[in-house]
Amino acid sequence: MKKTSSFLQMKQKGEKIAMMTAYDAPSASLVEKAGIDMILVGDSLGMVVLGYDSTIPVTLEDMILHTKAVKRGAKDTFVVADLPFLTYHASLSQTFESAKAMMQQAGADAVKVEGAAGVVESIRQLTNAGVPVMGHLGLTPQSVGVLGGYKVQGKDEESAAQLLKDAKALEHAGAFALVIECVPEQVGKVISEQLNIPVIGIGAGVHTDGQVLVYHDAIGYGEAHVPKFVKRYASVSDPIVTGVETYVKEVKQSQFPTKEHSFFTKETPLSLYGGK
Ligand SMILES: Nc1nc(=O)c2c([nH]1)NC[C@@H]1CN(c3ccc(C(=O)N[C@@H](CCC(=O)O)C(=O)O)cc3)CN21
Ligand SMILES: CC(C)C(=O)C(=O)O
Ligand SMILES: [Mg+2]
Repeated sequence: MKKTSSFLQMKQKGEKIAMMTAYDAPSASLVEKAGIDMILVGDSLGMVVLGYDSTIPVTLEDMILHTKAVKRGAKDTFVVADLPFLTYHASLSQTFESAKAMMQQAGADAVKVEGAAGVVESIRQLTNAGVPVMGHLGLTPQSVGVLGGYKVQGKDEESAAQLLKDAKALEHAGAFALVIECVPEQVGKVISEQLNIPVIGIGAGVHTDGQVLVYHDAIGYGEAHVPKFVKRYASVSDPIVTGVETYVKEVKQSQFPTKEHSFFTKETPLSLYGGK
C-alpha cells in the first residue's frame, strides 16, 4: 500500500500525480489496472451514480458503502474518501466519529474535507490522531448554496490571495495534500509552487502537482452535464447503448438465447418439451 509520504516524494521529484474517482469495485479495479496513483471516492457519486443534482444529499452511509466496494476492487491503491456534507462541522467529536467510520468501517486510507476556516482545527486534530487528511479549496461543491453555483473561484487579486492563505493554513494544520478545484491556471500554479505538500488540480490548469477527474466524466459514462475542464478520454456510453439495443432486438426476435447460451439434459421427457 502506498503511503502519504510517497506523494510528497513524487512532488519533490517533479513526478505528476494522476488521481481519479471510483465508486464501486469494477471502476476501482479498472483504474488500478490503468496505473492510477491515487483513487478518490468522491461525494460526486451523489451526482454521477445516485442521480442527485448536487452532492448535498450524500450521507456518511452512502460513502461507507461505496468506499468498501472500492477497497475490494483496488487492494493495492491508496484510497481517499470524501467526508460528505455536514458530517464534519457540528463538533470535533462529530468529525472524529465520521473519520473513524471512514477509516475503520469503510477502510479508507485518508479522508478529504472541503473548506478552510471551518476545518483547519479539525485537520490539526485528525492529523494528530493519525488520520491522513486531504484538503479541498477553490470551488467546494458542498458550499454550492453559498457560492451561488459551480463557478470559477479566485479570479480577482483578493480572492486569489485568500486561496493562497487558506492553502498555507491547511498545510500548516497537517494536510498531506490538497485538491484545488476550478481556479485560473495562474492561481493553480502559484499555490502549487508556494506549498510543500502536493496540490492536485481539477480545472486548475497544468501546473499543479497532479490532476484529478471524475471517472464518469473522463470515460464518457452517463448523460451528466460535463464541466469545461473535463477531457473525455473514452466514450463508453455509446457501446453500452448499442449493446443493449442489440440485446433488446434479439430478445424481441427470439434470436437470444441460442443453444450456445442454453442448458440441456438427457433426462428431459420429450412429453414435457412438447415433443419438438
Ligand atoms: N460529473 C461531475 N463532475 C465533476 O467534476 C463534479 C461533479 N460531477 N459534481 C461535484 C462537483 C461539481 N463540479 C462542477 C460542476 C459544474 C461546473 C461548471 O459547469 N462550471 C462552469 C464554469 C462557470 C464559470 O465560468 O464560472 C463551466 O462551464 O465549466 C464546474 C464544476 C465539479 N464536481
Ligand atoms: C471532484 C473531486 C475533487 C471531488 O471532490 C469529488 O469527486 O467528489
Ligand atoms: Mg467531493
